[in-house]
Amino acid sequence: MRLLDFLILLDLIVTSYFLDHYRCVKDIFLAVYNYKYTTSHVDFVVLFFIRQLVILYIRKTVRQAWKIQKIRDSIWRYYCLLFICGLAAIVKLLVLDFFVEKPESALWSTVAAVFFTISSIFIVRSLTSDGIENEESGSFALFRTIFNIHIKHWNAFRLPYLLLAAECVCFLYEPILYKRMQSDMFRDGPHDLSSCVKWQLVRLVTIILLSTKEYYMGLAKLRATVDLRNSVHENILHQPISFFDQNQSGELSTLLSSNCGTIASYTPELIASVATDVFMVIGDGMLLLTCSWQLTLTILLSAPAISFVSIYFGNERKMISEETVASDSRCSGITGEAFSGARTIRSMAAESNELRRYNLVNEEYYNIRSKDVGSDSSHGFLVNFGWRIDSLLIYWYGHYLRKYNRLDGQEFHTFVIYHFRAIYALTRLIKLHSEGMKTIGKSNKVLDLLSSDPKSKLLSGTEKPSVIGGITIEDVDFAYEIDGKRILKSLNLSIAPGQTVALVGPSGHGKSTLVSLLQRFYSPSSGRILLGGTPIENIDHKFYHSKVALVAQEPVLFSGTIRENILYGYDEGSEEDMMRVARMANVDEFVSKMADGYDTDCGERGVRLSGGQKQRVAIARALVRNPQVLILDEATSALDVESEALVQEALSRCSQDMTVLVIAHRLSTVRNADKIAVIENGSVSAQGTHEELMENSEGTYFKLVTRQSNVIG
Ligand SMILES: Nc1ncnc2c1ncn2[C@@H]1O[C@H](COP(=O)(O)OP(=O)(O)OP(=O)(O)O)[C@@H](O)[C@H]1O
Repeated sequence: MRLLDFLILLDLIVTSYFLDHYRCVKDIFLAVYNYKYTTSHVDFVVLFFIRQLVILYIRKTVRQAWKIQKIRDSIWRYYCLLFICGLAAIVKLLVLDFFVEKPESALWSTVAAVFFTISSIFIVRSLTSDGIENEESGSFALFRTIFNIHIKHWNAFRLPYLLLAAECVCFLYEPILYKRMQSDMFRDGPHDLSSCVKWQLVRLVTIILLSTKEYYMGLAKLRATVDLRNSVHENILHQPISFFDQNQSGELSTLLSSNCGTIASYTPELIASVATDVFMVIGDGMLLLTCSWQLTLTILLSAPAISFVSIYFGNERKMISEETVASDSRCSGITGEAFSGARTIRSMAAESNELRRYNLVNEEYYNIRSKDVGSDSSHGFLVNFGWRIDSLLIYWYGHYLRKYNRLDGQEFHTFVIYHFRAIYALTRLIKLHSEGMKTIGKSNKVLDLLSSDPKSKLLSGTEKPSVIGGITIEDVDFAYEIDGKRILKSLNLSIAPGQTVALVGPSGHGKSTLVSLLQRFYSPSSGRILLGGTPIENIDHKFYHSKVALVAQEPVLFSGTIRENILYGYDEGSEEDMMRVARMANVDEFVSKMADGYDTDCGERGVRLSGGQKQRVAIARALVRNPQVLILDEATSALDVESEALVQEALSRCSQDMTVLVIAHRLSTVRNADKIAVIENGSVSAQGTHEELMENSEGTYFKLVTRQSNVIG
């Protein structure tokens, strides 16, 4: 607040200092008494009082907490009032220039009034912005992050920026040459052609620089986009699995395909635009000032209004842009789901259902985008309208200046030409804010992703224990982030090395969840899981997954050959390794009948293979790393009786030295397990061998076995 008092005092001193006509109070009273708008300086004092009253009023009002919101809601009124004060000072200067012979003091009074008006706007903003800063500093932080991303690609942008700098010099130089050429051409007597040639040569060089810059800038932007995509892709792949529970794959693909490009291109476009436009405005502004400083000032009458309009629309476009990204993602999510589930849709003749679902989100997309289109065209209209008013003022005022011989015809002509160039550059500069806010809206999610560091968490484990095999689960509690419902409750289980343990129990009671925890897809909310005595989160990520392999209920194969799928993620695997496990998992049995053998393409998600074939490839893929723990989550459920027998036989052959954890609904397949654990309501309700558990006729296991025997029988 001390700074604020200082500014008020400074405003008072400066305002009264420039009123050198009215040094004493008596003179001011006289001036008020004899007030005449065209000659009096008293208006500057009035403007001082208006801006200081606004500040004092807001300062007093914001002390009453309940009134702050009221002030914030009508803040634009105060901004407008202050803004009109600034404009009034400029108009006053132009009027005094017309009616008073030497208005030097008016010139300085105007400069002071404009300066203090702008300061007042910032003061009002800071007085009323408690609590709002977070959002604004959030936007600023995002701008900074976008800029930092750009800096990483500095090498690629060096050359285009160099060309840009040269182009800017031309922009500065060109109006000077134009002025020289013009005075040469309009002079009576012989004309010197050299100034005209120089002017055109500079224009030519500008065009060459511009095209070369565009080429190298385009390449650099592409490089930055591709690098950013790689980083975001890497970041997504390392996210915890709960992230994938909460984000649809289509949405994530949109982030990569569209938003990365927007972010990577924003800073270079901003720099290029600011540089060229600022230099153009400076170059043209200097020329305009030499033609007529009075007319140049009239540009300032519209520029602030247009800037206000742009700030308003910028904020609106940021919100719309965020909504657009969300809506776009919903569309991608639905199409992604529909395309990957095309078979299900066809089998249920649910095409119209899918169309309806998509139409709905697409319609929502239309509504959001139409707001954007509306906002864009209103913004464009208001900006152009502002400039047309400005042009009107220039012609009207220029006419008076000409009429009273205060402006040369040739100067007026030059002014009009360069005025167009200047407003073109100013319009682009003014639009930068709204474009920036739009980018921020689009970038939020990508930047959030980049600011997280999932990789270091995933790779935080470093241990590579020599003793593997046994698994101990101690008092494990777990809830999924998405709904926070406790799924596992104080679950305890120990599996000795080389043992085969089966998890059985009613559906939805947490068997697969436990497997997910063993796969480190999620971390327990409390409790520990140990592998050979080492907490699993301390074990090196790659090492852990080479020792603990999973064959899931619905295995996912990737597009590529069968060979590539078996050796997936195991770069050091050889042809022998591949053949060994292919034989173990009975993959060889069907591949040998295929024309392309192991080079047969599996198709996207393995669609070209049967369920049983896919399952056997998945088993081979799990075995290729020689794991010591094998987790089979309903691994043979999709197989026909013959394949199941083949796979079961293969599994029992290769799992002899392994610890095996198997989830099976068909209880007949786990009869011979060393231990059967019954999972009920998220904990182990009973455990033992088949025979031991069957002794308790009231137990869940007994009931499950009896029910299944009845169904089969
Ligand atoms: N990714 C997830 N996000 C939120 N909740 C989940 C998720 N996966 C499973 N659940 C919930 O956790 C509970 C246990 O599911 P889980 O798949 O572990 O049961 P299960 O015993 O393996 O069942 P089934 O034998 O039918 O496969 C269920 O209520 C399920 O709705």
